[in-house]
Amino acid sequence: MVEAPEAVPEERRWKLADFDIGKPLGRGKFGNVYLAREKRSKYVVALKVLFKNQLQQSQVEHQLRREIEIQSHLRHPNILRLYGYFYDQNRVYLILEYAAKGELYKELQRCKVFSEKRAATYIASLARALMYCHEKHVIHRDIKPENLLIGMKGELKIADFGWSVHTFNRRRTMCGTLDYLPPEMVENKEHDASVDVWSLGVLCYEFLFGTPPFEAQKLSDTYRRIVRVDLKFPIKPVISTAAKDLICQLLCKDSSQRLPLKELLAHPWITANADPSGIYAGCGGASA
Ligand SMILES: Nc1ncnc2c1ncn2[C@@H]1O[C@H](COP(=O)(O)OP(=O)(O)OP(=O)(O)O)[C@@H](O)[C@H]1O
Repeated sequence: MVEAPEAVPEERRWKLADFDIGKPLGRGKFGNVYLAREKRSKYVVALKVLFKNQLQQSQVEHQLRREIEIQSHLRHPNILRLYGYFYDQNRVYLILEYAAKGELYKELQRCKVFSEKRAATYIASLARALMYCHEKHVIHRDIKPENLLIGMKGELKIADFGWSVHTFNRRRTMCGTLDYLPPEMVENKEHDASVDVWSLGVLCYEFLFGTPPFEAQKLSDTYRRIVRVDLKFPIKPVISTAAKDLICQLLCKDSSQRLPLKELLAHPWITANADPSGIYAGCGGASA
């Protein structure tokens, strides 16, 4: 359906008039996202509208270019497709896959915690998507609930590649929200694809206990807790030993000791709990 603009001849480049615009889906830092339908194919997409002056003011144009370059080349059921982009004088438009069930962040807020089955299904989907990214030498570096969307069938979709890098570009700059960053990134050291493995550990903990493991009132305390890997498991909710074992194997200070994603998929907690379809069907219902 929607082809990447650079693959399309000039006269067929996308423009706003190619789309019927529907309801707003949400508001972002640099603009709004709308439900939209490509007129010819009737294909439903999410159209993200970004204001150029806001992008310039925040000096994030290069970051957006990188996001477009990386995301448009990735094809995986658990990675939100970026079909293409176009722009006019004041705005940049991203043509995105529509994630019908919205933000994972909101689901987690609604449910407080996820069941072990649901958490394991999501973690396995993310591990598969990240394995795919890492094979293509892409590190996401910003895996957190706010950057995850849920598709029509309840499948998880990684969105927002704004902080991702090609490994040959890797830099030591610190980025992202502190809570999900590994020790080597908060300490501004060299890092590699294993930073994404760490954030899966943080996410798994948050899915099961409702808060990220190193959360603290003050930023400096979160920093200290991450660097020391000050990991504590609350007594409630009661979580299986296997889940805690997996979290401990992901949240290792020494990045070379973190469980490889392939081995994560074979971990007893994952094999016992994750739905092989990668779909958590209960989404939207009363239970977690
Ligand atoms: N592809 C999509 N399908 C469905 N809803 C979406 C989609 N993309 C965004 N949304 C909704 O629109 C909201 C705003 O998205 P957007 O990515 O602009 O915000 P953001 O999280 O602040 O990102 P950024 O940090 O890039 O500004 C999201 O929180 C989500 O509810």
